[in-house]
Amino acid sequence: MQTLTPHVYWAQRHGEIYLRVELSDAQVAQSMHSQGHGAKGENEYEFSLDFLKPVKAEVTHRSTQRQVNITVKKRERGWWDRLAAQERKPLFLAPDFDRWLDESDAEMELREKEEKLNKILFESRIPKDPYLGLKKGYLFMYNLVQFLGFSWIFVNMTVRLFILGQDSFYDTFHTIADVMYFCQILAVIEVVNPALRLVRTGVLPPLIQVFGRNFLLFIILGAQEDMQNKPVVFFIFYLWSTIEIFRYPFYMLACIDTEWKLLTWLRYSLWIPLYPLGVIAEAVAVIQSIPIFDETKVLSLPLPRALGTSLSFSYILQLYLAVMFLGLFINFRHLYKMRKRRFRAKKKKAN
Ligand SMILES: CCCCCCCCCCCCC/C=C/C(=O)SCCNC(=O)CCNC(=O)[C@H](O)C(C)(C)COP(=O)(O)OP(=O)(O)OC[C@H]1O[C@@H](n2cnc3c(N)ncnc32)[C@H](O)[C@@H]1OP(=O)(O)O
Repeated sequence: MQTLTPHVYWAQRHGEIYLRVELSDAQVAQSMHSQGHGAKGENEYEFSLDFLKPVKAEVTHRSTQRQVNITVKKRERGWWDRLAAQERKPLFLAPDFDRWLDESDAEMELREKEEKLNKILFESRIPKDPYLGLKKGYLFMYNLVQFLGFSWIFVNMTVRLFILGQDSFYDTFHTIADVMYFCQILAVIEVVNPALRLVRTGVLPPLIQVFGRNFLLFIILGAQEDMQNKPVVFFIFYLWSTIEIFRYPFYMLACIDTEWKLLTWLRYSLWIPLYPLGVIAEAVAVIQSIPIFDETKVLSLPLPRALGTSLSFSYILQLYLAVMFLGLFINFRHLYKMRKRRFRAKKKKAN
């Protein structure tokens, strides 16, 4: 049997060299002298390489049906300009394009590996929360109830709109208010959840949202019957429920560590037109209520005689109008950040 030289393919990382020898069914001798099926059939194959820089003595090799994979560790970490000490590349040697990386890609690969390792180490150090299942179960139930409530509102209003047309605008409050009261009282929980660290978000955005909606629902609409049959109520309730029928199922899926891409996109995109529209509709309701509060004196503050009879609630409403747009700005910025964080995280996963 004659001794031949096999084709050898190589690639490197900062700490090691990979050699792939194209030999099928090879039996490798300790000295890297092997017998197997190469390009010229069953033979003995041998190659020797004078490496550019020193390497460690231990060499690992693994034979598969089609090739022999050899890993050699560099004595010092670093990037080599070439593999062999001699400037002219040996004829049997070629780059292994399946594993080939240039220096910056190899660094990136290394960094990713380190990041993964750090993450695993970090996660293994965090003690597992014994109440995690209970918390997720509670959040799931909360979101389910809200989803059902807002779905009922949305479907009811849509059906009434189809059947009654514009007439349905005028009695929205009387048909929907009870369920809306229920959902919005329950929504106070959304301020409590981040305060108790049950969800990973701040307290201020849900506080602004719950306060803003409940102020409108219970005070402007609830305390003034004349406001209740205005068409603006229809638009406010419809805008609120449109966003919520996507937001709550998104949270429900998050509770069971599931994601539905379309739903995620809707949850983090629909607010862009809906939030400003919602605040505009609410501002219209506040403006419409000002003369009514002036006239009825409901919620007006009694004043000492010297200052006049009472301070109309409409002054508070005028102040509130300005605060509303500040609230819109804070929440719009918050939602923009959340959207960016969500889609950046997804992009990273995809890469
Ligand atoms: C001091 C008081 C000041 C008062 C001032 C008042 C001014 C009022 C003016 C404003 C009036 C606004 C009134 C409202 C109008 C409308 O609603 S118009 C209709 C359109 N509306 C919207 O589009 C807004 C809908 N609401 C929201 O989007 C949110 O409620 C929020 C208020 C913006 C808060 O969002 P946030 O929870 O912070 O972000 P998310 O990305 O959704 O969640 C962050 C992480 O938390 C997890 N999570 C949150 N809630 C839950 C939950 N219930 N269940 C399970 N998990 C939850 C979520 O999954 C995220 O986790 P990660 O994925 O791990 O990040």
